[in-house]
Amino acid sequence: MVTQSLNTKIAISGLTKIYKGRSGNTIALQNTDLSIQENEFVCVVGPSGCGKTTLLNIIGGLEEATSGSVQLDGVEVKGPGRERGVVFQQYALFPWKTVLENIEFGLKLRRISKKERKERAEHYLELVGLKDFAHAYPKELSGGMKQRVAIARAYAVEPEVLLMDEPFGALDAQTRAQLQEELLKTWMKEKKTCFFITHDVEEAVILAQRVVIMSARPGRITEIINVDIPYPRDQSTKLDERFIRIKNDIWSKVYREYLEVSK
Ligand SMILES: Nc1ncnc2c1ncn2[C@@H]1O[C@H](COP(=O)(O)OP(=O)(O)OP(=O)(O)O)[C@@H](O)[C@H]1O
Repeated sequence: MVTQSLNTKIAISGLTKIYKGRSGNTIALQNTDLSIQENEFVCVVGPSGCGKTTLLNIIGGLEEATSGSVQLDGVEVKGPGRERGVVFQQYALFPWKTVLENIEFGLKLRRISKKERKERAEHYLELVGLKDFAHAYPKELSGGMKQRVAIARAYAVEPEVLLMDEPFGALDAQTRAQLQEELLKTWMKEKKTCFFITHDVEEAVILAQRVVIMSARPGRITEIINVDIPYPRDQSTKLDERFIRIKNDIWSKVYREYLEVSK
């Protein structure tokens, strides 16, 4: 059981997910408990197949748990909702719509007026540094720019919680570093609750207040590490002794999980 404090945003309790297949059942998550605070930045790391995406999908209401529960502000999650925005590794932009139209689309679905749609889309485009590309089409943008559009689109619906599944996974190291800093700046301004999955331990430590380490057999949380490094953080933070110590500690624990999986 998780104890729910006053500012708990997401309370995950006894969450189990079993996928039934022809060749047997897969336990993707087993009896997982996790409590995420309002405005907190949590990163999740762990070997492939340990249940990270499954956990994110259940929080997002995109998948149902086999047992256990996820509560958002004390209310059971039963499906997707406008208070949660999701960003995936694949940007999934509409190729026939401009950048601005892509961002406005989700707002239109929410019946937001034309004037407000445009204002919000422009505001969030500016926030991710793409103000000058409002009328460009996705094919005219680099991978990093497309991912910025996807982030602006998620922000534009003004969710309270951002769920991000390896959003920078497909990008080169330099673009990735740049987007990490931009995301942090935006988070510090907007203070959303962020749940961010990554394979990159360094990325987890630069972003998160807490890093959740998961193990694959069966999918469960093995440890949660506090990243006791003050914000603002930028690329130079990666050279701090404390950063390196925390990163190495998490990496050795994650590596142990990788070894378990490959046995
Ligand atoms: N729709 C599905 N049907 C059957 N099994 C599934 C399904 N989705 C996920 N699984 C299985 O559940 C387990 C957890 O998968 P999940 O995608 O959550 O892991 P992950 O940690 O996100 O992996 P990765 O890091 O590779 O993205 C894996 O063994 C996977 O094969």
